[in-house]
Amino acid sequence: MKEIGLNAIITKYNVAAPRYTSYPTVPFWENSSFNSGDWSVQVHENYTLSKERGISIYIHLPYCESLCTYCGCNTRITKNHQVEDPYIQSVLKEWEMYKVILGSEAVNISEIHLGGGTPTFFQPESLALLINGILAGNKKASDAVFSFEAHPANTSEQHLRTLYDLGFKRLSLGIQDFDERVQFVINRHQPVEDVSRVMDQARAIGYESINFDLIYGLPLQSPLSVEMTVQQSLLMSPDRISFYSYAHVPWIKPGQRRFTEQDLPVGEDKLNLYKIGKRMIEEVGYKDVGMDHFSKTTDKLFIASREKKLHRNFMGYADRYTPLMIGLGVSSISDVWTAFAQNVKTVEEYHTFISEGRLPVVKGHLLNEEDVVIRQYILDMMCRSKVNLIVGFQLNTAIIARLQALIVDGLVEIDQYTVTATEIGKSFLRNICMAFDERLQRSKERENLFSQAI
Ligand SMILES: C=Cc1c2[nH]c(c1C)Cc1[nH]c(c(CCC(=O)O)c1C)Cc1[nH]c(c(C)c1CCC(=O)O)Cc1[nH]c(c(C)c1C=C)C2
Ligand SMILES: C[C@H]1O[C@@H](n2cnc3c(N)ncnc32)[C@H](O)[C@@H]1O
Ligand code: MET
Ligand code: SF4
Repeated sequence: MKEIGLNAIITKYNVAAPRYTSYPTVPFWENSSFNSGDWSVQVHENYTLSKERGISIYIHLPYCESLCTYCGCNTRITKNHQVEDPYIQSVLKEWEMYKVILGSEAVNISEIHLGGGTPTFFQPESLALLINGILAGNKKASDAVFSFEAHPANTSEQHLRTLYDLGFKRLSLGIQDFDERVQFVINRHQPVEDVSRVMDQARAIGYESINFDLIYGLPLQSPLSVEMTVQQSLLMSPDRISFYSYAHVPWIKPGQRRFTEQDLPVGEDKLNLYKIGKRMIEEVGYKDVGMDHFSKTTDKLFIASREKKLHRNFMGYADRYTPLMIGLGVSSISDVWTAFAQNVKTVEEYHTFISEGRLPVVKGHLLNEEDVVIRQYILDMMCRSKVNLIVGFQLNTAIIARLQALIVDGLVEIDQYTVTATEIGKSFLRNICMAFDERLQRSKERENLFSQAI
């Protein structure tokens, strides 16, 4: 940090940068050399090698009753609940196709995560049908973790009970912001009382880990409004807090054009909102476990972080590594470590593929040897702020040159065996990972793919 001051660092590094939920990141996958036949082989082979460790299942449930204008997720907005049953039938058929690929034995299921969209858009009975269908004929691992995302506005006590009885012990509530003016521009009307009701019910039922999603950088947010949101959240004492940087990508999400860009806090102002929230969250005892994520010391996410077992996948940080992740439903991503695949993005295409008995994967990437090493490095940097260099794998000179520039700016330290983020560097993990990201660096196309790093 001798060369330039912190403000200059912020300006310099506030460039478009991936969130590194995968490597290679989705825009740099080689889709042209991918097909669903190769994918099936990859799934089968990797499953054969790791089946005793169990598989993770991610199920994308895209429906929401109304659109929050900031939303970056794959959604379908409707108030028509007739869509529930056909969607669940298609997901179960997709799972049957995977079961054929995995083999005839019962599958050991170690994780199920319901994401969205809004899983609680679905009636409790529909969710029970879905989960019972997934589990039928398979084994639930003794230490299985089932979790779901819930919208406080439509999460009933019946949802919480039904899912708990099906084995769900964790949930994540979309909070985002409690300020009325902000809620108005993001089209999300959500009184604190709604959230506190869901919290009380979930605790009474016995949920072990409850996460709050908050966002900084939303339109009209101010230091005061963020302080208020964080304060009200802390009063409800969630076990984890995800404090996300708002990703502004209106070219992908036209809903984000519905508010005035001038109302967005950017650069130093945005970082200041983060600092305010972080300070308040840490003051009451939560620990920073990785980019955007805070955890009570009693929560398994913190324990995984302390034991250096943190993992990162498409949903963010996780407290365990599962070698095989099967994503079901629209836009879901599957990951078998040496290959990724993503499903079609619209509900219509999805139903068409499924009704024709075809796996709905249309994009994907088979990792080469270099990809696998860089993937491990980026994962280590994102999860442990430190990379253990693999002996015998020569970092190419371009990566070294980019790391040198980060040393000069005080973001990393390097020795023969390790690359370590400095305290300041920990706020710029996305930028540090970009130094390793050969596929991004080799490409000319970079703007209009990712949101800004800050
Ligand atoms: C709730 C579920 C999910 C969220 N994101 C994903 C899921 C399943 C999956 C996902 N997220 C991103 C990608 C692109 C690949 C990558 O960069 O590794 C995928 C497949 C990154 C991403 N996430 C958001 C945006 C706008 C982008 C692309 C651009 C960028 O990297 O900035 C928005 C967003 N979605 C989710 C979160 C938590 C989030 C922002 C914090 C949820
Ligand atoms: C799953 C979680 O993803 C977060 N989320 C959704 N869209 C965005 C975005 N554009 N930027 C940052 N976070 C977002 C919300 O906090 C939601 O609860
Ligand atoms: N849709 C829910 C909410 O907004 C869950 C998080 S966003 C995928 O509250
Ligand atoms: S934030 Fe949640 S409820 Fe809002 S549109 Fe996105 S997925 Fe739907």
